[in-house]
Amino acid sequence: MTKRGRFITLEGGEGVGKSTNMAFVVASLEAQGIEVVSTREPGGTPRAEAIRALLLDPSPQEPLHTDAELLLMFAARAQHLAEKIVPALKRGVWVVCDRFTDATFAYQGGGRGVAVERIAQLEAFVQQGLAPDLTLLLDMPLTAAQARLESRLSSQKEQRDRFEQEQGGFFQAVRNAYLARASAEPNRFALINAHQALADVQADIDRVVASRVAQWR
Ligand SMILES: Nc1ncnc2c1ncn2[C@@H]1O[C@H](COP(=O)(O)OP(=O)(O)O)[C@@H](O)[C@H]1O
Ligand SMILES: Cc1cn([C@H]2C[C@H](O)[C@@H](COP(=O)(O)OP(=O)(O)O)O2)c(=O)[nH]c1=O
Repeated sequence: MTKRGRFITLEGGEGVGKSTNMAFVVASLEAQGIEVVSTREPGGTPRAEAIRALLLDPSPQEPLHTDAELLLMFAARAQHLAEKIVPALKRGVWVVCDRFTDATFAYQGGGRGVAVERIAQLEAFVQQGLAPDLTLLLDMPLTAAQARLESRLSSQKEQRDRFEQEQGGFFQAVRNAYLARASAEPNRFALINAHQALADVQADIDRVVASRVAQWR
């Protein structure tokens, strides 16, 4: 694939501020005259969003097998890549995505205990070498992120999804797996301290994105 646009992903645990800062990243790129597609995983296209609904459904009637969860994540990703991400990048449009395959390594790998090699095989099969150019990892202590999530859930009267119903040990393993990936690939990842006032988080994000944009242009 001849890729002309840039691919930026936002990652981190629940409640660290990914959705809030996605909007900020997209607005700041657009202000520089860059055409951007903003999207999310699992989901991003109608069929991939249907797979998302299966993945997040907390219905207690039938547990979702770990292998089925892993394959559904990659099924949604294959659809999303084919229908939205790859066509945009080929046109020269930049893609900003709320979570991508690092989330699979963190949640299915760290959280569920799936072997890294198995995830890496599916990554190679589905992505054919495509990877983000920059990944902003928003990181903060679990207790503080949980408090933010609680207030969002209660103010918007949302029900907890299947992942949000997991216990503390799961989220600690997710966080550790993300941090391990960031230290293994320091050029792609930017580690952002999300446990600051929003203005300070955004100043840090702005610095990272501005320096990458200058490097790429
Ligand atoms: N830096 C911050 N300081 C305080 N609250 C924040 C900050 N960033 C986000 N929030 C709030 O925390 C909650 C979770 O943020 P959200 O962007 O939905 O996180 P995520 O998408 O990572 O789950 C929201 O209510 C949001 O307004
Ligand atoms: C993309 C992806 C998401 N997930 C999980 C993480 C989230 O709990 C859930 C839905 O993602 P998301 O809506 O981004 O979560 P939130 O905004 O609550 O932080 O899907 C995986 O387990 N593996 C993956 O590959």
